[in-house]
Amino acid sequence: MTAPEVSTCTALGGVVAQAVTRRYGLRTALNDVSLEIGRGVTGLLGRNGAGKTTLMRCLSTDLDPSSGRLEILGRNPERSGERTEIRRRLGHLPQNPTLYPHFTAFGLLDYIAVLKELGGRRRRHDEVRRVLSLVGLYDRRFTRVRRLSGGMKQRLALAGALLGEPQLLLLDEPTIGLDPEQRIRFRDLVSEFATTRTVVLSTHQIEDVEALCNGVIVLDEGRLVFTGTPAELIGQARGHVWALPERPSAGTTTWRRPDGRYRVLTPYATRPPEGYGESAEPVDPTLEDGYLLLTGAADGTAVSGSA
Ligand SMILES: Nc1ncnc2c1ncn2[C@@H]1O[C@H](COP(=O)(O)OP(=O)(O)OP(=O)(O)O)[C@@H](O)[C@H]1O
Repeated sequence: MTAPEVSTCTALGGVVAQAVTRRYGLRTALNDVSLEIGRGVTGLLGRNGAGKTTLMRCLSTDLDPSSGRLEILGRNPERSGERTEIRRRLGHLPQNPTLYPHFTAFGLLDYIAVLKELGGRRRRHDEVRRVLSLVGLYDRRFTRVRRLSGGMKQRLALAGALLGEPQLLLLDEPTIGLDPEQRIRFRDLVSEFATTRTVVLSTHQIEDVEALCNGVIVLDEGRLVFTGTPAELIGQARGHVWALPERPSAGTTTWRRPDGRYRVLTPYATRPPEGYGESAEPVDPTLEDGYLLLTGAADGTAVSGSA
């Protein structure tokens, strides 16, 4: 992938990264990452330790890159005045949000709203009620945080990120602990939000990416290995997925299907594992297949990505 030009197009709500590297001591968590993220929902995928949270923290201006350049919402986060402007316009749901347990749900959000400088008391309270309703916690507004369930706490943290209608919303594993009903509600909320703004969604839940994202970024060991649409990522696995009558010695068996056939990913070529010929049935790939092939998780060998 060629490095995108830093341009004023990000003023509309996007992000540009140019050769961004971030080290923690000797460990390189992000390695020469160049990408462009525009309006809509972009899914950020990668194995544990791939660098997703590090990238999210750089985009939230919580962490400075060791080298390279970022442009966020048309501003340069290296300049303190512009960094403040970016912070005013972004909502960040971090991986492990801190929620003070003795606050009520309302009180905590009001506290965050004060820190976000969301106007006078009345406007602030209206905004707190709005986001509580959005995440389905309005009825729990006077419940203390410590008495909320894990999924409710996660929704409360999401409400905090939504305060003030940010132009850029960074969500690090937002659906952890949500029940199916709440996950659907989350998808509805984020997809509506993203019609006019930018959302970056870091997740291990590939179904959420399939359901929501118009763009996908895959990181592997700190490097960008894919950027494109979900359909393009699925396309990476076309011809690599087969159903076989028995478990083969080559390829990666994803699972034994209810019909007794083995669903197999073949990273090395778009043909069935040797010896199966006619008995191999081609299977339509999923986003997960594309992701597994790209990151080398299937048979330990990566196919070439489009990054
Ligand atoms: N504060 C830190 N100090 C030292 N090393 C760190 C720190 N934070 C992250 N790392 C290392 O940087 C690499 C990338 O970590 P990061 O948390 O960005 O990955 P991730 O893709 O978000 O992983 P996960 O899916 O497990 O949340 C890992 O090797 C991790 O051990």
